Amino acid sequence: MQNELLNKERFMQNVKDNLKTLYRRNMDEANPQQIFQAVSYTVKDIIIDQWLATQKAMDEQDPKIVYYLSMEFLMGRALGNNLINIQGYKEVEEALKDIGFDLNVIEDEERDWALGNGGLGRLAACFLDSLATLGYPAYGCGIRYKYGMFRQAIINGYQVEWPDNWLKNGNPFELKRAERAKEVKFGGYVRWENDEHGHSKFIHEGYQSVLAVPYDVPITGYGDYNINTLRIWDAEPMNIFELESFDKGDYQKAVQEQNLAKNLVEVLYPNDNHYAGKELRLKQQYFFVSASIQAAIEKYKKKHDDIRKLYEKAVFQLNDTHPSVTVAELMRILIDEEGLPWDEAWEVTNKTCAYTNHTIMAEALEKWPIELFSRLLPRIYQIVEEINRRFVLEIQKNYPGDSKKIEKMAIIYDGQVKMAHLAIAGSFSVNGVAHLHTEILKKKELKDFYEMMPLKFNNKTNGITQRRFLLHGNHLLADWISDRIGKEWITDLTQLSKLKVYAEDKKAQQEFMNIKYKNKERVAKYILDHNGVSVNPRSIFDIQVKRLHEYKRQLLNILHVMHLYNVIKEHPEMDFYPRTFIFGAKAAAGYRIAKLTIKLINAVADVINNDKSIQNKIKVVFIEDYNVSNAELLFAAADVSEQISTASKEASGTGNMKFMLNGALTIGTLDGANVEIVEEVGIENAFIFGLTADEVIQYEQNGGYNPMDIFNHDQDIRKVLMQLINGFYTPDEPELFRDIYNSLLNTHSTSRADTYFILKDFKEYAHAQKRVEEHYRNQKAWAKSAILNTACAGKFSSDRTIQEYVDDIWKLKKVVVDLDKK
Ligand SMILES: Cc1ncc(COP(=O)(O)O)c(C=O)c1O
Repeated sequence: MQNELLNKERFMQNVKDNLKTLYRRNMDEANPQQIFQAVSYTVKDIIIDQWLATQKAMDEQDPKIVYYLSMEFLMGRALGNNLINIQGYKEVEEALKDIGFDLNVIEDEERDWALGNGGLGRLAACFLDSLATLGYPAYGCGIRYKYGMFRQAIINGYQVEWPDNWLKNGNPFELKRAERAKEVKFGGYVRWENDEHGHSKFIHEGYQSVLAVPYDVPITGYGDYNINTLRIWDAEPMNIFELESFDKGDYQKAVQEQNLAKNLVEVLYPNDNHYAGKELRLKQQYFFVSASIQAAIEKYKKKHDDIRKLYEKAVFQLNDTHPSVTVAELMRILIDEEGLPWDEAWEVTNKTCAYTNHTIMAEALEKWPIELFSRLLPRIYQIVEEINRRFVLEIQKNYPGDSKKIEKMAIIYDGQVKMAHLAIAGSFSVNGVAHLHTEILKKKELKDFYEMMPLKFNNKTNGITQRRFLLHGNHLLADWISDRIGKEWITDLTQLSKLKVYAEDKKAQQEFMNIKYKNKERVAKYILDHNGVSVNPRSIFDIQVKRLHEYKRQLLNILHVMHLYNVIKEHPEMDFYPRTFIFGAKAAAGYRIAKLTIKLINAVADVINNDKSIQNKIKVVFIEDYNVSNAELLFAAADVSEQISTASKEASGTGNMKFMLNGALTIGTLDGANVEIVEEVGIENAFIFGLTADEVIQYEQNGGYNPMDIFNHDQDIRKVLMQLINGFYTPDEPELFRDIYNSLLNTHSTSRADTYFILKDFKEYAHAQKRVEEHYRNQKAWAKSAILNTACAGKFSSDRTIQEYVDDIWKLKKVVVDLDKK
């Protein structure tokens, strides 16, 4: 134990004291939730000292700070992760065991902090972990949604959304910082008047205000750790006390402001890779951006007079376009409040903002109608107009007479404000999130911007934290690795390459497969408890867990399962290695075809799991409410990782890396970071199939392909497709899956058929799955590949990603914390 407060007796004494103060209970009277709270407060007490020390060191060393601005932080649970990072997990586990409590059960009392949709939000969480571990000064800036990502229930095979009241029992780790509250203004109008020097001054009037109130959460790094801060903003009304005393007009305004504050942070929009264009969403964006930028500038000004040098002490990283209004908000503060002339303000802004692009999916691009944008943010809109005017002049200078360029690149065009264009124009760095993705940005999606300003563009392949997704999620494998190569991998994942020598070692292979087996047993129990389905841990665990999206092609997976079922029914004598197909996915609440796909998976599961004649050769399981916590269990238990997106569509993926780290073999397309995974582990240790990104792009440019050719010529596919519309899986509702059938063959619609090339890739996918089976039958060959997957995952640590951001974009220095100075 590193920290004296982690001394077993002392720790438990503090837990007991906390139980008394919080609940007036003794240990033997407390329930697991109360123990969870008391343990968490005890851990927070330990962390607080280091947190103070880190803040103090930051104050003294006055380093440059990265502000990671993100609408989403998909943190998962805090207690277990904090214990891991302060290196007290095993000690606390033992201490609790001594008094009859299981730490796993206590951990289960914590609700996930699901302030995000999927990959993008989880990336932000991994980055915070790495920043703290590496000792770089950082703030995560986001929103304290009252309701996070919805809880998914499966009722009669359908997804039902339940509110995620994650704060119901309170959050033991957060600190309200009322003294740091900031005013954020919406609506109204702008006029200007001349000041005493004859300069025009903008006056914003008739607006509604809310008070942004920050809650700070400690982010523990691993080991001799720094503690950084995640600052999430809550909204409160400005004038809460004075309702009665207002005259009629003001009363109305006060009520409106109360409602605004209440609605603003009520709920996270549950769309992944899809822009819904809701006014409240733009309000949320401006709300947390304005509060965060105000706070950053306030911090800077405490120590520095010259606002023109802000970029020496602050960098704002925009996690996708969601916070790109930062560019205009910073300009507003620099011009209207700090009095800088436009050119100087623009230079500061351009040296302080950096933008990460996360997708090329057209439906994810944020574009706001001018009417909405200017009504909600009148002064910000004026500034965006001027940024646009000057940017268009620059385009004209570079491409005289080429109006097409303006059409494609302007920030305001066709009645819309294009947020990606604003982010690119206002940032000094634009990065993609995997090599292939960045290349597609440069060659296709953002080609014009790249050609005009090539130096801005760079790649930062995503990463994941090994602390949560191996050390915490897979204790058995973590211990096995540490026994062989020491513990350095925990903070230097490239050390895993030392495991390569064990790939052909019989004993190591057996141990590795035994660990996998135990993790599969753990998931089998989870499935029995949650789904009431019994699965065989000796079967191949083939897992696809991620958001449900057509481009991610869960449909390809389930159509293939339907095909396998047909084959087994037709050839009962056939030798087939038992397989458990596990799915987990939330669909956006309004995404009809995605929700129907969930129903299809469950309908297929119902039929197959209850067909005794196939002797359990296939089981299909849909994990309800896929989230970070059950993800940790699933990654540890996977034999096969399904990464089968239509090539070119998945920017990076991070689930793919988590599976690899835990020794699963990838079946996948050459998309996103899969390309780099295969580069690291070798194509012989993965199962790659399907169209390449170039081929997909070619087809798209030529108007697609004709899936009817495949339907007409391929009997297996035809049979599966007919089962979608002949009631094979839902005899009471034979037409239920007609829309899925139509999306593939498009017999009634004018849009392109099989947009995601599912039928085009089907045969190759089926063939790759055969190769999976053959490989698995040779347990030694499989074990070798599995060990190599873990051994070659070193590149995919978010520690590496963060170091690259630091070296190439942020230029930060580490903060050295002296713990005696707290
Ligand atoms: C809960 C959750 N959702 C979504 C994702 C992203 O998955 P993918 O990269 O496969 O889209 C992850 C990644 O770990 C996750 O834990």
